[in-house]
Amino acid sequence: MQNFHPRHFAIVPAAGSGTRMGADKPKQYLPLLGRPLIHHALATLCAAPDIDRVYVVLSVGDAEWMRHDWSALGPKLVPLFCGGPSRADSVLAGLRAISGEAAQSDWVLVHDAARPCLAPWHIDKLVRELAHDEVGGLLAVPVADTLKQADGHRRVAATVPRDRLWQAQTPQMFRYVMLRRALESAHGVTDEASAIEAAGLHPRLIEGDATNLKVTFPLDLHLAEWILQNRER
Ligand SMILES: Nc1ccn([C@@H]2O[C@H](COP(=O)(O)OP(=O)(O)OP(=O)(O)O)[C@@H](O)[C@H]2O)c(=O)n1
Ligand SMILES: C[C@](O)(CO)[C@H](O)COP(=O)(O)O
Repeated sequence: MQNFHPRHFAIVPAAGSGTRMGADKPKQYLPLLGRPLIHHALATLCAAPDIDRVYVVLSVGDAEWMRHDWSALGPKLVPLFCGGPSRADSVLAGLRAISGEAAQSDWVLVHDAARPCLAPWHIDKLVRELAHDEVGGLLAVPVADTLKQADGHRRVAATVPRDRLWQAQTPQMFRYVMLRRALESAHGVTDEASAIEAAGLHPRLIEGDATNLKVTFPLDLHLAEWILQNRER
């Protein structure tokens, strides 16, 4: 029976170690405008009227989460201490953990904890534009720079034509059963869309914007701070 009112569940992978950040703690807990970095995306997702639950996937041994008070984010937020060795493992563990809650045709939006500048309009656009899509899709931005492919000596081997090249972001939004089956079958994928592609399907690209950056390196933290401080509300 078709589900005419599917629910929307957010899964936030937050079990990484932040190696490239080189900080003394996992980057999702680094301070950003007076709160842990992870707070910002969680607050946006919990405040989104379309989102029914926000599951944050933490590492099994995460001892930092309990040091913070998340009550202001409301009852939607559910921590899951089931992160895995890779981002895909963490997402799949989160999907498995919510199997009793999610119907097969419910939507799952996977969003990196490391993308703190997620805006309400990013979520609204993704949910609205994919509402009747057979596959699902992801926020992404068209590549703006000319891309060079390096040889083994860090010299230019080729210029990569950038027409039709996009940079993937998150949230990535797929139906629960499709995403779980795709991740259970895929190996070594970097994002949810790659698993869906490996299943022979073609996710839809929903144009986002550069403010939804992933905090990966130290400079990104300063960029994120500027974006959040200067964003039109
Ligand atoms: N085993 C993992 C690895 C990553 N992530 C999450 O996936 C998101 C994007 O990954 P990335 O930016 O690569 O974070 P890290 O893996 O922590 O960074 P690094 O690769 O520099 O170690 C982050 O929110 C991270 O916490 C996760 O839940 N489980
Ligand atoms: C999912 C993602 O954010 C899309 O760009 C990206 O693939 C995450 O990669 P990472 O190496 O786990 O940061």
